[in-house]
Amino acid sequence: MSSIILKNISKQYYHDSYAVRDLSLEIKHKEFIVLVGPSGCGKSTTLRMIAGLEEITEGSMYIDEREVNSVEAKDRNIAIVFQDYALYPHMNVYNNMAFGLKMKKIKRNEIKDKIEKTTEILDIKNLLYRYPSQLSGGEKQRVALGRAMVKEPKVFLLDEPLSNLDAGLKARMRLEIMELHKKLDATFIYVTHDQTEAMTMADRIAVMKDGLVMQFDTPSNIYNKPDNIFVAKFIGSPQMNVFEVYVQCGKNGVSIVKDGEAVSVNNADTERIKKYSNKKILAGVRPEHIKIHNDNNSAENFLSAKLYIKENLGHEIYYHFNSGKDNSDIIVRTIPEMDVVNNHEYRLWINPEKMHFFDAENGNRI
Ligand SMILES: Nc1ncnc2c1ncn2[C@@H]1O[C@H](COP(=O)(O)OP(=O)(O)OP(=O)(O)O)[C@@H](O)[C@H]1O
Repeated sequence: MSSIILKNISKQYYHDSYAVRDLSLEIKHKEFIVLVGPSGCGKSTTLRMIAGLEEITEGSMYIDEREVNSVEAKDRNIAIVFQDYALYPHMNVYNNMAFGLKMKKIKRNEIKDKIEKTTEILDIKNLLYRYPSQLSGGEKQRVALGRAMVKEPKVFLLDEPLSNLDAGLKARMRLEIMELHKKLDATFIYVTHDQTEAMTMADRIAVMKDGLVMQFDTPSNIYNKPDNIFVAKFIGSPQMNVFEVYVQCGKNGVSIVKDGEAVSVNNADTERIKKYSNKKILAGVRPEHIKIHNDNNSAENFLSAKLYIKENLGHEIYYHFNSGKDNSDIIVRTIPEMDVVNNHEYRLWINPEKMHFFDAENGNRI
């Protein structure tokens, strides 16, 4: 078993600032957890505290219900894979993988067996007698994973392990790490600032900002029910469109009004936004939940907007519109389906079931 509990963990490198603040996470045995967030938000610090490489300033950490605050890194049964692989340059692949086991005084034959089994899983048997300088980025990454695997740890910590690889290799290694997680009886905690990695690999994602966890949830809930405006905008590419709107409650139901144009609200959040009647809130809608129309007569749930640029990705197009007095940006993501011309006015249909609402003061989901 390898459950991990972080209870109100904080880390201060300096007295006047927090790298991590009051962080609490309960991670189950064999879960694949991704910590994601912008640069400097405290992801690596959190990982290093779990590994025992960084002292905890406040709070408690438990691995399998045992408090480990003062347990040394080498006694935690955790392996860490770093972004730069950290292979020993003067040792060949075999010795890189054997080094930690030799330190633990494991018998030669046993080391040989473990390395054989691991290199087979990772398909790197042919590389055993090469030195790190003779390996490609992807091969180095596999060796670094192998070096972690031979230790048979209960917990794998991976700190941006794919960030030095090109796009194609990244996609392949992503699948390999997911396969590896399926095969091994270990908990994985993976740090990245790449939301695609977070969304595709995680059982649960912790989105971080300024040392705080903004939401800890499944990829589906993070995308479809973001807890706050930060998570709403951080996850999703292109990012969610967010507008300042007024709430209008009348005989015909609830609407939000942007620059005089009303969009009726018809989803599970309708009741909750009623208490913001005549007040300003933030309304969010993902680019795939807006449709472009040529029809000028349509009134319900439409905003007027002028197209100013399109980005053609082949299988889909991102259309960038200006709308309203403040020329606010609206991005629409769609498959190529109609001829849409720059500098023309269009009507954009907002799917009333797919809108998100946030408090304008604190950014929390309403
Ligand atoms: N050894 C250190 N001494 C002092 N401050 C540190 C140290 N390591 C990290 N920090 C600070 O702590 C904060 C969190 O850093 P951390 O490396 O955990 O962020 P991160 O989310 O992993 O960033 P990145 O994605 O850029 O690697 C940052 O403000 C950073 O400058």
